[in-house]
Amino acid sequence: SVVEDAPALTDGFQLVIDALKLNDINNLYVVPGIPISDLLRMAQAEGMRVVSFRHEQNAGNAAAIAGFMTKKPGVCMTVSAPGFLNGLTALANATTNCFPMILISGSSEREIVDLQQGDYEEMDQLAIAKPLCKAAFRILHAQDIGIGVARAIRAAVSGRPGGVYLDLPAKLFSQVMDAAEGAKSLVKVVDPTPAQYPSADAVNRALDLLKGAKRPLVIFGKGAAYAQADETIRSFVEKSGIPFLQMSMAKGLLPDTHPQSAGAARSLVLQEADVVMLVGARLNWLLSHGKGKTWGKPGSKKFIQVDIEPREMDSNVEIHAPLVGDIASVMEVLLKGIEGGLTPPADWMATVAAKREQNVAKMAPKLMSNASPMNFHGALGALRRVIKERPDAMLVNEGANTLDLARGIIDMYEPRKRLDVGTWGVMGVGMGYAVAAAVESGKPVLAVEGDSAFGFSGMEVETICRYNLPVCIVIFNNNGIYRGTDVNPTGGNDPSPMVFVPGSRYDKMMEAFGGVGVHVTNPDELYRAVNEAMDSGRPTLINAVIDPAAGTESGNIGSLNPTSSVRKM
Ligand SMILES: Cc1ncc(Cn2c(C)c(CCOP(=O)(O)OP(=O)(O)O)sc2=O)c(N)n1
Ligand SMILES: [Mg+2]
Repeated sequence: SVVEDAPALTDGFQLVIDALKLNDINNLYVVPGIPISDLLRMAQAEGMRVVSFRHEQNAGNAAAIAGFMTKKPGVCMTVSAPGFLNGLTALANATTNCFPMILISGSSEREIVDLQQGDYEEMDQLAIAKPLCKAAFRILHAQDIGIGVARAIRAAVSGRPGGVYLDLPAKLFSQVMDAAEGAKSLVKVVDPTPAQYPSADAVNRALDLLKGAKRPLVIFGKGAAYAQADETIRSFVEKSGIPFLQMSMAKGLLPDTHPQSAGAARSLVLQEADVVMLVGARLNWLLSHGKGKTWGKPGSKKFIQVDIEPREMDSNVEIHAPLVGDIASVMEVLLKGIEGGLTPPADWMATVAAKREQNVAKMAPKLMSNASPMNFHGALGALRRVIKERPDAMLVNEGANTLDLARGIIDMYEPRKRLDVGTWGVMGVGMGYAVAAAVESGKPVLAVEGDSAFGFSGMEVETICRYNLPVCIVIFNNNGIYRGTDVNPTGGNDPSPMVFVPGSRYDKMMEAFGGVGVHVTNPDELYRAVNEAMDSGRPTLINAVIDPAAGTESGNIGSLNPTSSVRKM
């Protein structure tokens, strides 16, 4: 009959799904709506995991951290204009943090947008996205979907990873084409992240510096964690005997309790080291730009820097031995280069170890505090024990005091387990990261949240319940931003802009959606409640009451706050 002879057809909807699946992308982090609702239904019908959020920023953050965890681009899908704009913060944050992610947004028709004739959700999204991400593309024809998706994937993961925007006008989805032609138009991306070895000269330059060093130090950034070259990195550290620092999201690359860890002796090693090797760590504000009092006498350091991005070299200070290449390849060559001969002076190792032990001992009693309401140290001492006993759990962390103190107190034991605010120090990543951590790892997730930080993405507790994810949220409820003691200087009715409703019960929010809510006022209760949550795998929110006076303004970075010289606040 006529139907049997007609050539099989495909369409834009199907080609987008086929192109993603062909490239082993199976999870989508989304907020549905015009023009992508049917696309999402079809994707789910084709076996893709479609995780639907309450706000696009959280879907985007989930996609970004999925990229960091898997080295495949995390994919976020949104509707046009407002949905696209809500995804942009996550896209920009992914680019800043070098996480591979693709924001795919439906958009309005070119012919109407370009004449500014007032289309539904009219916006020139591609132009707006371009400055905020690593690459941006728009696809107008169904036969270009294969190459367009391939370009977005390669751009997201190749070289220094980052965020990519892919603009799909609504009419593209319903475009029909011959199915055989459509299949031929699809592209499976070949080798988007080839090994990039450094030159022999660069390796020798670096090895000479390391061999001549009296007080060497290695600093691992989250780029080193992202590389998934864990064994090579561990062998290099242990064969070289060099003390190491791990930036926040690199913690656990080697256990924080490793005998060569200098985490608890950070100030000493930054001051005293004479050769510093940066591996996937940028000399940005988090490392005081490599200069100033943090780094001891000016000019007292020689820097080696390992980075896939050549332009990172000399960004802040002179790099004496740049090593341009992918971290796995560079560390493989350096490991070979130190065979049979690189042991830093024993007195340097002893100095670092002594300082570390001294600081650990000084901190220990604070972590035993049983005060109620709790202070940060007592509460974090309980969570430190949980992670020590459950090293494979994922840890999400945001806030100010809640972030800064947790970073130093909760030791990590495995790579890519600590997911936090990263380079920007952005609030609001918590719930998106927690959802993706659970979806991508299948492991229990402990999200340690300041009460303000939680507020940016808190509606996703419904998402966590809807998918019944093993997420345990601990809210450090100190009734405010940094603490809960600020008052309105006028004595007027409005409270200070820095405080929240006193005695609030966030645990009731989780109960509202069928999750488990717990209210705790001391570290033992907190320890028990978290263990119960992790054993049950049930979505749980623990409202941990923290003394409102316990915090400090802006946690550890108060010095960044401008203050008035004419008016004391
Ligand atoms: C998107 C966004 N908005 C605002 C801020 C400013 N900010 C804000 C609002 C923080 C919240 C601190 O309060 P918290 O309750 O989360 O933590 P602590 O009370 O434990 O300090 S930390 C911080 O830098 C930010 N970093 N990111
Ligand atoms: Mg707070």
